Amino acid sequence: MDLKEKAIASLKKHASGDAFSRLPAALPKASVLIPLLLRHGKLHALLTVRSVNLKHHAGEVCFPGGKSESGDTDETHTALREAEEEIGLPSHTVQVICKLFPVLNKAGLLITPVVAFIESSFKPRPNADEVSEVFTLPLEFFTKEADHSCYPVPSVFGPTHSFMYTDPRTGHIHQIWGLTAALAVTVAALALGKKPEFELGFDLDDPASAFRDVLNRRLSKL
Ligand SMILES: Nc1ncnc2c1ncn2[C@@H]1O[C@H](COP(=O)(O)O)[C@@H](OP(=O)(O)O)[C@H]1O
Ligand SMILES: CC(=O)SCCNC(=O)CCNC(=O)[C@H](O)C(C)(C)COP(=O)(O)O
Ligand SMILES: [Mg+2]
Repeated sequence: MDLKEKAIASLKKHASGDAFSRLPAALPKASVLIPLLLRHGKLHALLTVRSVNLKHHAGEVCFPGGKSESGDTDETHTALREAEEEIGLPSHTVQVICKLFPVLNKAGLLITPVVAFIESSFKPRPNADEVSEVFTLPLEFFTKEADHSCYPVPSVFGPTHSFMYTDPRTGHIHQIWGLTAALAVTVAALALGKKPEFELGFDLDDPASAFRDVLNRRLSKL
């Protein structure tokens, strides 16, 4: 099997399917698209830098995505619609692999990660109202200790991972932390089938186990 096929097979083992598609409407929902691509024979991931003018998470690095809207048919639709709006990614060129287990953030939003392959030749057209920069980096970066640190305060997603990535193309240094880093380390470990050099803080065979308890507690309060 080649690199891409291996990654797809391994990610699909953790597909959440439609298990969370019929949760109460009272629970606000969002999706993120985790776009993977092949470049120079290696798996890469695409990330965005949020506009400094946004109300939430201004200037932070995150995956394309956003809140669910009433016209969205499911979580994947939300992720693809948002990616098209934010970086001009045409939905019909995207190969969706699977949805992963949804995570609850501090604000109570249920965020579904949707993993997909995009074309290596994709040229982002960032919507300046929401996105100030788009960059890609080797997925392997999220398994290495060199530019990684862990905040002493854990988040609802487990340990708070933080990475400093220097983009060789622009020289810009990007901090990737919190929810975005948690998703990136999870997808990197699963797609590459490789344990990170640092302590992950959760079981790679069952990455969702920690999130499941948090979600069940929240659901029991609705
Ligand atoms: N053209 C625009 N200019 C400024 N803000 C915009 C915008 N389009 C969307 N937004 C805001 O950007 C945030 C992210 O949107 P989305 O969920 O579609 O990704 C939302 O704000 P809030 O985070 O304050 O709700 C949304 O209101
Ligand atoms: C909660 C944290 O971990 S903050 C630390 C670093 N920042 C991040 O990881 C960004 C997390 N936020 C997001 O991905 C988005 O805001 C999201 C929750 C998907 C909602 O999308 P939107 O703001 O509407 O487009
Ligand atoms: Mg958004």
